[in-house]
Amino acid sequence: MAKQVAVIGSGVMGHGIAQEYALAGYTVFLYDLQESFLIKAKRSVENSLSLLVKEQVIAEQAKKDALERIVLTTDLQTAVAKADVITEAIPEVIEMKWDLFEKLEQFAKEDAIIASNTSTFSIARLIEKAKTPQRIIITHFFNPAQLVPLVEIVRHESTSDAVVARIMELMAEIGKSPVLLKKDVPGFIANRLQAALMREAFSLLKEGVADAREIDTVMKDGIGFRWAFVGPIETADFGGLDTWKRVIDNLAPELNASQKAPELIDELVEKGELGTKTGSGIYSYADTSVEEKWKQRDEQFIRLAKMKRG
Ligand SMILES: NC(=O)c1ccc[n+]([C@@H]2O[C@H](COP(=O)([O-])OP(=O)(O)OC[C@H]3O[C@@H](n4cnc5c(N)ncnc54)[C@H](O)[C@@H]3O)[C@@H](O)[C@H]2O)c1
Repeated sequence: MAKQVAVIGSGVMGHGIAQEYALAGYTVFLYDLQESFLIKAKRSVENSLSLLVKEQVIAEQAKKDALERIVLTTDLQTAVAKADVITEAIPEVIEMKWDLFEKLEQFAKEDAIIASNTSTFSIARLIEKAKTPQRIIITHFFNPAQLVPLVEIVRHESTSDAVVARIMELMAEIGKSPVLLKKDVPGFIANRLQAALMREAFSLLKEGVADAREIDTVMKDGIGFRWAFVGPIETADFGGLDTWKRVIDNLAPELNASQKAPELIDELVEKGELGTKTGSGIYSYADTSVEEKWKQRDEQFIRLAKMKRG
């Protein structure tokens, strides 16, 4: 099994993916366009590992070892030369991804796997210009990649079965929960489910049924409380399919069916109020720093992960 990997792009997702590989014992070459981005990424990894030590998920030594296994470089050839698996987490711009794949096919070992963390492009689109499509696959991590177990795996018919099997094995080995899709559909599974739910949440907000805080409470203390352990399809079985037939038949005509983003999101984006990263969005984050907010969120995720594992 591969012991050297490369992660291309060290932003929101890349640094978390690098952390997961490093913690699992892999040497990770982390590449970005500028040294300053890489330094910031490594600091984020260090902070995240410190949190895992504080929450007694890993030992101090494991943190030290993982940090030592992450090698920073702004030279793409150096980054991928010996890597068995290369994960790209560069911006969601198709021309950028194509351009990168062309270079990876040129610089990487012949049998290296090229994995994309794309959240919206189909595998068919990603490999449109590839010369070696058999080794390209999607491994879609979730933010924060170092804490959320799920990785959606999307293959193309030209992706080799051996590559799929190796990636499934690798994801499990680094402690992830990989789910292989049978079809290449936009948004894969998780973002489709999430978008359907958000559409209704924003519609309820717009209709004045409840405030944002109440809607979020319904999710966190009700549906979400169950969903960490019981999925929506299991929920239907637990509740009784006869009951759920009536519920869905009665409710479906009432649900929002808009084909675009909620107006409130459009308006806030227009005003530059993008959420935690700008200090205000639907809520205001003026009283807490973004870093503190993210840290609180990560602490909660770590505790949930511990509980799920236990
Ligand atoms: N942010 C999320 O919640 C999330 C979740 C799942 C998947 N994704 C996907 O992951 C990918 C990365 O998203 P992100 O949020 O980490 O983006 P980001 O903007 O935080 O990070 C991208 C990084 O790639 C670097 N980069 C830019 N061009 C590059 C190039 N040509 N070669 C190498 N590096 C380059 C940038 O300097 C930056 O550090 C995207 O495909 C995105 O759709 C994002």
